[in-house]
Amino acid sequence: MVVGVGTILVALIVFLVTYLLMRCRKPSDLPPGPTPLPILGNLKLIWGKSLLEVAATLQKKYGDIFSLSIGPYWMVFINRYDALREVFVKHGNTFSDRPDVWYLREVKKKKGLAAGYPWKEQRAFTLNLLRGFGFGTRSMESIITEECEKFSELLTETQGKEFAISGVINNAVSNVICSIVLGKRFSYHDQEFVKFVKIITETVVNEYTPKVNILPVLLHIPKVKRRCDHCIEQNNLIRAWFQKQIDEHKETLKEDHWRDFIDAYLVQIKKMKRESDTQFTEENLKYVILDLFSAGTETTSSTIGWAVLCLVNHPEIQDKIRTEMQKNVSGGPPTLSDRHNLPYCEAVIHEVMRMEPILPMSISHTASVDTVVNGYRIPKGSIVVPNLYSVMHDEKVFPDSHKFDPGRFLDGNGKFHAPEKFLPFSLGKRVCPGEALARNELFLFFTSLLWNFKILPPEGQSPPPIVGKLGVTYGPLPYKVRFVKYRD
Ligand code: HEM
Repeated sequence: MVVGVGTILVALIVFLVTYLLMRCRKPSDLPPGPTPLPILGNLKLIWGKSLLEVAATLQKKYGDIFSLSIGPYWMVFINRYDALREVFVKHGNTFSDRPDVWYLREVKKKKGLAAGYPWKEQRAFTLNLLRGFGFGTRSMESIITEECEKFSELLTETQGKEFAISGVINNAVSNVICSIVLGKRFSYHDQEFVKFVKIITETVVNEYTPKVNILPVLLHIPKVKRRCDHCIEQNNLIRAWFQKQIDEHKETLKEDHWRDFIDAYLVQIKKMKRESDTQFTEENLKYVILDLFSAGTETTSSTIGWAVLCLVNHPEIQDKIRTEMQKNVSGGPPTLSDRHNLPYCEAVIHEVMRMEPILPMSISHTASVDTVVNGYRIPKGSIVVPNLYSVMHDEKVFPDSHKFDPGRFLDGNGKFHAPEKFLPFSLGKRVCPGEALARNELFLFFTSLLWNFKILPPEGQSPPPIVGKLGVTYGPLPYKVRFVKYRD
């Protein structure tokens, strides 16, 4: 029997229409959410809008777990503390992997810590090693303190003139990771280093990454394709730079005396050489280091950027912090051992992280199998979004949540306390492995800045507005302030 072209066409059209109708008919057991349109799904709801606002509106309407159909994916948003705990702690085994999206597949090649599929062993090794290096201990403190001093010297050179700090904070924070990973820091005037930090930052905040991740079809637009190809090339450049550092380390490596993260990893590669399925390879080392730089630079430096912006808008809070330091710290700028004597400082740092969480939608997870949570099925392969912003702005936990009020982190006796439902570093098996380092950096940079300088708006101007932009991270828009020497 000969089947005519017309019949094939009709069959194709019927198939396509059925597929589109099925696609827009959401299975009834999925978490609730707005009805998807054929082809577009729920794209129109989020395109060009503030995802934070859209998520807040949908959460009010559909509850703490809701779903959207975006491109080829179901996106499931998990809001507020109880739902986050249920998904990422109680069902932690099935919700700890990362989704199969463009950036992790094409740029990160599914290697390293954040993107890697055999992530558990890389993560366990890294955490152990960094703890051993002194995550949160004195030797780590001396690395950060040295960087704070260099940073203060740089700010002193500005002689109280208006200054955009975002680039230099990135360099300072990145230098802390350099000391841990490469065993050395770089001058802020070293052009190769400055270029390297710039590339890392640009790669992290590439505006198209989140869009292409959920809508790979955008790669057919030449401008988007060019930008994404550029992102891949930049990553190749960074890895080539890492290879140079690794080769230098190999020449001087002493197996019983490792100097930094690279040394320790190289020794582990040797140890594991005989295991046929070892993931400890030089290739993976480059991706792990890249993760430490990209996850450990922009996050911490933008949080410091937010802190400076909040403080220039609240001179009365700056005064209160200085009064507290004057009363409780002697000698030089505070050290980590002064922390418990500076509850107000701690409260301000926490309020900055709560008001302006740098990863408000955390990093997406996926469901490794179909899993039922609170009576809803979350399908295997869906993009699961931990909405940390909904936790930090939960009116039941943080009343009047859009008001900057450090007092909410102090008890009746003026002692610092952070509620369990405060989650800037997320929770569960993928909780930020750099939390201890980040907390120490924030405390030391923050107190050193306020110990040495008054932060003022540009001469004759009002303070810059507290506004940010959400890309992969949520950082403040570029702004200028003056750092006027407070003491010599
Ligand atoms: C204020 C600073 C920081 C904040 C708010 C922050 C927050 C986060 C969050 C929310 C995640 C996602 C967790 C999840 O997937 O559930 C994450 C992941 C990660 N962070 Fe941080 N982070 C900060 C600083 C750092 C630093 C300094 C380092 C580095 C050494 C670091 C290394 C990482 C890595 C490697 C991951 C991926 C972990 C994985 O996939 O298993 N972070 N961070």
